[in-house]
This record gives sequence, C-alpha cells and structure tokens, in this order.
Amino acid sequence: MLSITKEFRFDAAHKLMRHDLSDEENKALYGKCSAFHGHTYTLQITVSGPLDESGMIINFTELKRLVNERVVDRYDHANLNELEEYRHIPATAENMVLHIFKTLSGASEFDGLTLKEVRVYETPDSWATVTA
Ligand SMILES: Nc1nc2c(c(=O)[nH]1)N=C([C@H](O)[C@H](O)COP(=O)(O)OP(=O)(O)OP(=O)(O)O)CN2
Ligand SMILES: [Zn+2]
Repeated sequence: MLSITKEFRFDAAHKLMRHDLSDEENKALYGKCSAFHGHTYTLQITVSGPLDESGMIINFTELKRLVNERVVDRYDHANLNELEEYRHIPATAENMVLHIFKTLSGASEFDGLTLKEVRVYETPDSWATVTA
C-alpha cells in the first residue's frame, strides 16, 4: 500500500482535568499533569490512495494547507482546555488524536483517499495513534 505522511509541530498548554472532579480529585487522578504545563506536540498525518495525473496521492502543499487550517493554526499557542472540543473531555493525547482524526476524515480534500493514520506525540517518547 502506498501512503504519504506529513508532520506538523505546534506548542500548546493544557492541564489534565475532569470538570466533575474537585482540584484534589484531579490531582489524585492526574498527578503533576493536573497543573498547567506545555508541550511541543508533533502531529503526523498519513494518507493513502491512488496516484493522480500529477503522480501524487495528494499534494503535500494542499495537505499542509488543510491540516494547518483545521488543526494546527487553532492549536498552536493555545490553551487546549479552552478549545470547544476539550471543554468537556480531558485534553489527553488519546482524545486529541481521536478528535483530529474525526475532524480531518470528513474533509472533502480526502474524497477518494483514505486518511490512514493520525498520530500525536505529546513528548518525543509518548504518543497516541488512530489507524483507519
Ligand atoms: N495515556 C496518557 N497518559 C498521560 C497523558 C496522556 O495524554 N495520555 N498525558 C500526560 C501529561 O500531559 C504529561 O504532560 C505527560 O506526562 P509524562 O510522559 O509523565 O511527562 P514527562 O514530561 O515526564 O515526559 P517524559 O516522556 O517522561 O520525558 C500524562 N500521562
Ligand atoms: Zn501534558
């Protein structure tokens, strides 16, 4: 199977919390991560599909425009807890990758293609993956 992958980076802050818990309960559940802190996230997007007349699955430039518009420009230098999608669920790597996959998989730019994998690295050695 032929696929292409493009990688993005963004800086964002968050604290892990559940709104139904007190500060003490969040501290007990999430430990140090219940305090505000930041990450330089890495996001990898993998797309498969047939080659078009230009010899591409999708032009990297078009993929960059789409992912920046839908995700990176919103997330970079943001407090993730204030974004609509994480107002009611914790901004864990798992929830982020699920949301990003859902957001991008509906994009018309991927018509006829398959969004194969989305991966979010919270740190260089910790990541979450959704695979189609
Ligand atoms: N399954 C998950 N576990 C944790 C998540 C997560 O999103 N999914 N997130 C966190 C925190 O956000 C925390 O910032 C990262 O924790 P940790 O890996 O312990 O952070 P370090 O900075 O110590 O990173 P190293 O990988 O050890 O360098 C916690 N858990
Ligand atoms: Zn964190």
